[in-house]
Amino acid sequence: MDRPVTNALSPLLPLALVEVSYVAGGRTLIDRITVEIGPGPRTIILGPNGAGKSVLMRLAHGLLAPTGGIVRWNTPEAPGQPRRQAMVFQRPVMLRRSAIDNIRYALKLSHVPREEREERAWQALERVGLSALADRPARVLSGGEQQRLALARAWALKPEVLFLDEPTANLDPGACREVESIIAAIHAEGTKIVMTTHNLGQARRLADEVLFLYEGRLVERSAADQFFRKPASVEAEAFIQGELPWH
Ligand SMILES: Nc1ncnc2c1ncn2[C@@H]1O[C@H](COP(=O)(O)OP(=O)(O)OP(=O)(O)O)[C@@H](O)[C@H]1O
Repeated sequence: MDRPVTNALSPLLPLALVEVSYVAGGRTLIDRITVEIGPGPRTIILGPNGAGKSVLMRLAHGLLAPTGGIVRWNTPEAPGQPRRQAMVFQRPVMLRRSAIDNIRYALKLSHVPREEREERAWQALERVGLSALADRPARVLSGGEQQRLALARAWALKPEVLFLDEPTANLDPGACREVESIIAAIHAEGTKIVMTTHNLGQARRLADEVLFLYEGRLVERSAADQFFRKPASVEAEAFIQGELPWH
């Protein structure tokens, strides 16, 4: 079985956020969040629209720099080393190339040796059921196919941690289920999943633990069964009851 590329002596996780804030346009979008994210359980960042889920994930992945506090990985990414963290977005960003070339290119950028790239690219495409579309321009694929391709591209990198920002937000229920089963398979291979959603059904299906975000604050962190059975905060309780806007 393929294992994520992890140096056993210096794993990337845990990731620690210490008093992390993000202020933009005079608004505090993330408000002094302290949390440690370790390997293992699927962590779902849940909360209503505008709670700050995407901003928090971008801060964790390093796409945004916090305006306050610290984001600290157990081992920082080293230049020239294969990437051990990857991110998939709500709307996949595809290069103007074929499906398989999109994966090949990501492997090249991540310094995967040339002789390994072909096998890894084809294997990833196969796993998401897109082998037959390998030579089709990525940008003409359907929304669901593009998202599966984005997952294949991330999967091929064998990341230690995969961030997913509302990966099914624009998909119909069938495509949504396909993406969820791919995420489950990536997790089963040992990659840590950190995913945002505002979809309660999806959180119930995928979460092992929930970070509940509300107005930029981390209001609650609970095991998923506990969260859905008996949330600790009034905000989470209202969200679960459907009293907060979330669609
Ligand atoms: N760079 C920015 N500058 C100013 N405001 C921003 C910036 N990025 C995000 N915001 C605002 O911050 C708030 C949180 O945005 P974010 O995208 O993190 O929410 P979210 O919880 O992911 O919501 P959704 O479920 O709708 O995706 C929103 O009100 C958004 O408009």
